[in-house]
Amino acid sequence: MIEVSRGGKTFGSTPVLIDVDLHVEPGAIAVVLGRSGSGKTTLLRAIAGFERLDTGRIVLAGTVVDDDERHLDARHRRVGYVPQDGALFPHLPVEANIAFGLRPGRQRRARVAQLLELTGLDDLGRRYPHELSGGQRQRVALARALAPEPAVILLDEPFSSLDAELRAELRADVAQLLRDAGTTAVVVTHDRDEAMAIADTVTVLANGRMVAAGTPRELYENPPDPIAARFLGVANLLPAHRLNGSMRSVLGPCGDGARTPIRGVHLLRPEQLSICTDRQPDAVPGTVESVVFGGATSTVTVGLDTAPEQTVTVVAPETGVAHLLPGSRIWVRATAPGVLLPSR
Ligand SMILES: Nc1ncnc2c1ncn2[C@@H]1O[C@H](COP(=O)(O)OP(=O)(O)OP(=O)(O)O)[C@@H](O)[C@H]1O
Repeated sequence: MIEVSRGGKTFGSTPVLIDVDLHVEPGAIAVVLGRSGSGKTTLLRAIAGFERLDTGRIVLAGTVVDDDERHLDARHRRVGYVPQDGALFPHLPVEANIAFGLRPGRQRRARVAQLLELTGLDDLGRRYPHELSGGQRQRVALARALAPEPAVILLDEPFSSLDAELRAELRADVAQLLRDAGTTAVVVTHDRDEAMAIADTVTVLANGRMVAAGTPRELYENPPDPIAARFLGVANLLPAHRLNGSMRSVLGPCGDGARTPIRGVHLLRPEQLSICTDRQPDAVPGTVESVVFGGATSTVTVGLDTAPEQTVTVVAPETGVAHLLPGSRIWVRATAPGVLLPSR
């Protein structure tokens, strides 16, 4: 449904998008994840038709909308765009905001009613934007973008202004809404939890370049390199070396040495490590540096004796680590093999 190939864009002398590829299947939710300034909004605006790429091509539903020769106007792309702040019309009530892109008539009223219901705003149609909460305003912005039944919807940091609880609630609702409507969506965010929660596929942008793409699980469990590994979650990255034909780090084996380069990095996620208070086979001694209480689990940072320059992060059930303090002597053990990544 959306195909961006080798997309490039420069503002002044600053390249903002460099050879970016994005492929989104019909009905899928694709998340573009990246830090502030990585080029996410520019990519979204190029797909919407508000920016023209300098190089590369964009195809929407089989039609070339942007390349060296063509640039289809935003109005003719059948794309709904929800900017970061929602951009509601302050002088229009909710109903009129939602109806904005629709032709007048009975069908318009029916469509507005349908969207109010779909977005859980049934009772708020006559309110003005300033009489709504942030979450309600985001729902209206989404309803307005969905109203003309666009083939594609683009959402720029849709939940960034909301508190943590509302954020989690609204993103689940929005993901469900998009799936029910069968709309293809691209959601831009800098929040990896958000990306993991709603994405069918994640594309990671860093400094205008695409550094990884895949399903959230693929990228979390098997990222292409250490940079991508850090983007998708906390990553323990330990130097790995070849020993007796296999690759290993201080925390255990991580790959077949015959088929890999001499140097590599062993990726272990925090939940793939456990803490024991007495010596166990394969466990490595260390000293607790910090314990951060997180409710059901706690996050423990440990300096390993064998690699003093390196700390590892362990997420453990709170009951198992409640007694630990900075300075406690413990052992760390890998409970899963993790993966071997190329070192950079
Ligand atoms: N119209 C413009 N003219 C000049 N520079 C621009 C323009 N639009 C964006 N930029 C620059 O391009 C870079 C990427 O901006 P962009 O808004 O795409 O990033 P982003 O990843 O969406 O960031 P954020 O998460 O902060 O919104 C930034 O350095 C920004 O200053």
